Amino acid sequence: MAFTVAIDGPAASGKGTVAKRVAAHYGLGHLDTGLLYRAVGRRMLDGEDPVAAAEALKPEDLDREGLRTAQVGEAASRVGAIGAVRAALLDFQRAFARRSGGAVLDGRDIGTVICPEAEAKLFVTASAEVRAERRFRELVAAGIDTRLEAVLADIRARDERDTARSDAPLRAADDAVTIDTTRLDIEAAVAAAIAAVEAARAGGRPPG
Ligand SMILES: Nc1ncnc2c1ncn2[C@@H]1O[C@H](COP(=O)(O)OP(=O)(O)O)[C@@H](O)[C@H]1O
Ligand SMILES: Nc1ccn([C@@H]2O[C@H](COP(=O)(O)OP(=O)(O)O)[C@@H](O)[C@H]2O)c(=O)n1
Repeated sequence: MAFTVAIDGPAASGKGTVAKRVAAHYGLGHLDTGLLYRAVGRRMLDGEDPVAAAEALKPEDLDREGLRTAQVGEAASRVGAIGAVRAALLDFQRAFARRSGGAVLDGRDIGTVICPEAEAKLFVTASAEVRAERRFRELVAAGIDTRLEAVLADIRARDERDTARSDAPLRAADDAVTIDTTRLDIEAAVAAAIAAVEAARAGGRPPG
């Protein structure tokens, strides 16, 4: 049966890892919506107007190298606060969510704005310190020279901008299940996510 799983949460909480594993478990497609904002942020850093860049965004832009850096993450957070950018990215995300067979999307506003009708909604979070350590290790493993304090400051700045913006702020949907991964390893977080999806499907409305 086709169903949509909406996964939101702050930076480096593990939502992408959980989303990928949930999608693989159910054989669903997965869209990391942060990549859309990162691709637009990248174009803004190249001097393009962010609204025009969002309107012209093509799927292959998501494969561009260098989208995972802190600089591009910061730019993504800035363009994500522009309502016209969010509006331009809406149709692509909704079309993906409606794919036959179902889909898993992760981001900041999936359960609240993009897919308010999703059958299952998760809010994946963790303390800022633990998130910074995870992101720091990830960046170092990717060969990026950085400091833990800088990564923590970046995460705090993005959390603040993402929760304070007026358009589609980061927050858990009222009907989302929160999974705090501060003390969960990846396997435990994925198991909690699948259990929450199973519970949502079992308690969901009958089709039709
Ligand atoms: N529960 C966890 N415990 C330890 N490390 C994790 C956990 N979840 C994710 N990670 C690691 O933390 C980093 C950020 O995870 P990611 O899924 O990309 O976060 P997000 O999509 O929320 O930014 C990755 O290197 C990932 O392997
Ligand atoms: N659905 C989404 C996804 C990302 N974003 C923005 O894009 C930035 C980068 O998102 P991301 O998910 O790639 O970031 P990480 O959580 O991987 O660090 C976020 O800080 C948000 O400002 C958004 O506004 N809405």
